[in-house]
Amino acid sequence: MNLCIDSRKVQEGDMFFCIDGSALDGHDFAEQAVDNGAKVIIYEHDMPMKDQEGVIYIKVPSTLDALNEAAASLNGWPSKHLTMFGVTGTNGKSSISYLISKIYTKYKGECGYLGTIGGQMEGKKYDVPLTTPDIIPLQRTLEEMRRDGAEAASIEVSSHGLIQKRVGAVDFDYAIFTNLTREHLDYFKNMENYFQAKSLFFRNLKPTAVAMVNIDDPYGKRIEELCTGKFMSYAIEQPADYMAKDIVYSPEGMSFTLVHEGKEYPVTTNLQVTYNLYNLLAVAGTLDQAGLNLEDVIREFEYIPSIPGRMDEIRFGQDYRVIVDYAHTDDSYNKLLHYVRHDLPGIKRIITVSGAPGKRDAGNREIFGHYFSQYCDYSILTEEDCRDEAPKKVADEIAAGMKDGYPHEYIENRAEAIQAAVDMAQPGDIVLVLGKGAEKYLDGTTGKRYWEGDDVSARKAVQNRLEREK
Ligand SMILES: CC(=O)N[C@H]1[C@@H](OP(=O)(O)OP(=O)(O)OC[C@H]2O[C@@H](n3ccc(=O)[nH]c3=O)[C@H](O)[C@@H]2O)O[C@H](CO)[C@@H](O)[C@@H]1O[C@H](C)C(=O)N[C@@H](C)C(=O)N[C@H](CCC(=O)O)C(=O)O
Ligand SMILES: Nc1ncnc2c1ncn2[C@@H]1O[C@H](COP(=O)(O)OP(=O)(O)OP(=O)(O)O)[C@@H](O)[C@H]1O
Repeated sequence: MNLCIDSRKVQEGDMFFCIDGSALDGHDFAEQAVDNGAKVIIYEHDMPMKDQEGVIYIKVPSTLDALNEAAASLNGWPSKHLTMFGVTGTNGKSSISYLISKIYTKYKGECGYLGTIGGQMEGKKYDVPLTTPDIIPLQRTLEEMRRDGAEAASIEVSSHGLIQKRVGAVDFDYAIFTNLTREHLDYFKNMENYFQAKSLFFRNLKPTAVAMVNIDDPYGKRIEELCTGKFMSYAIEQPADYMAKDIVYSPEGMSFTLVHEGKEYPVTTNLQVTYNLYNLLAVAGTLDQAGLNLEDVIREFEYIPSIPGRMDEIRFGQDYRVIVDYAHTDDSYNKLLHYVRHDLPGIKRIITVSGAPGKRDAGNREIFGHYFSQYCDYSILTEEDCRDEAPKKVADEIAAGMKDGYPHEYIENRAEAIQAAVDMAQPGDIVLVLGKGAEKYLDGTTGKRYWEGDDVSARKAVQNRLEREK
């Protein structure tokens, strides 16, 4: 029997779960589900429809809990057979969960990854349209990975996923917290609601699960108070179970000393920006707890092939730098731009290309603008996922946050904007293309359309210029 939560997709013989959602109530569609062939209706509150013959109606205290139970059982509770890593927080989820899956696979056994970069495991792809998939596809995919040989899975746990109980039947062994800064306020309304959603992850851990928490983030400290698993910490600014000190930045990466249980481990990495140091501490601490050799893990940090769309540097031997990054929150803008201005040696001018998403939390636009004029030398504003807002209006709102006289321009077409930024770069300058990373679409006023990705577009722009200058 198939499980279904959308009456429009019900097929003959399905079990339909009525979910009271954020916009609509699935109970209102039970009748349509029956018309489409549903034979079992699982509901949690009374409905205006009459019972129909041949259909079984079951009332439960929570349809989401029942759905979790059913989807996990139907798939043989895959997470109980896998070592499960989950990463939550505003930024860093993909970077950390992706790295965990790669390093775990090398040293211990196949580890699948599920998240924004797309579900994958050693050459296989799994179709997951959301960062944290809905309950039914999540359980199905974990089981598929298990059948494909996975011993572990590393997944991103979004705040939407937590509040909508998408991971309600996932038996986590390791839970990582990165940070909590402004995002998704269109949905959560305020930071406290947003934190409460994230905290669900740590309130529901089994006692043997390990929580690896960034305690330099004030919300990390709050997690310690409510965590039901074994609380462990990582930090740079204070003592922690896994701590970094003596950080040295170079044009090509960073080095630091990792301190754990009084022992010091020298680390070098090609990853850039201080936030990646936090990400590496989280990966090292978690994999150490998972039984990998810490020295093996650290050795892997020395050269990390770029994580798609994250600090992806375009190198054709040109005398200026071009980096594409998926920064899309004020915190990541602030940390990235601060790093390039103050910590990255040898940079002359900073030129940025970016926009901001439409129909989401619009409050961050002025903040983006403020950071540009605080840290950079020139900004080109362009279309991003503007949805039903005009791209120019979004750009004007970013510009409103800039200091008076800060030089910037608006070029609507994203590829042209990237080309213009590359064309104006002089020796020693850096062009930062921010916001979309490797994503292959732009969500505009006419809906989603194909976009080659900032990474591909920036590569073409550099090649075009080199071609012209031959
Ligand atoms: C805003 C949001 O999070 N929506 C999620 C939510 O849907 P909802 O509660 O809004 O659903 P609803 O429209 O109110 O409908 C309620 C119920 O009625 C049913 N229905 C509705 C109409 C109908 O004709 N028949 C019918 O049966 C629906 O199928 C649903 O079961 O619950 C659904 C089932 O779990 C999710 O698929 C859906 O994710 C949508 C697709 C989505 O785009 N979510 C995004 C915002 C999201 O989750 N993003 C996170 C964030 C990532 C990050 O940090 O960047 C992610 O994990 O991807
Ligand atoms: N620990 C961190 N703190 C702040 N910013 C970070 C951190 N790690 C990465 N970033 C920034 O956030 C961007 C997105 O990183 P990443 O994809 O790992 O985060 P995420 O939490 O998975 O976000 P999403 O689910 O939206 O992809 C990066 O391109 C970088 O600019």
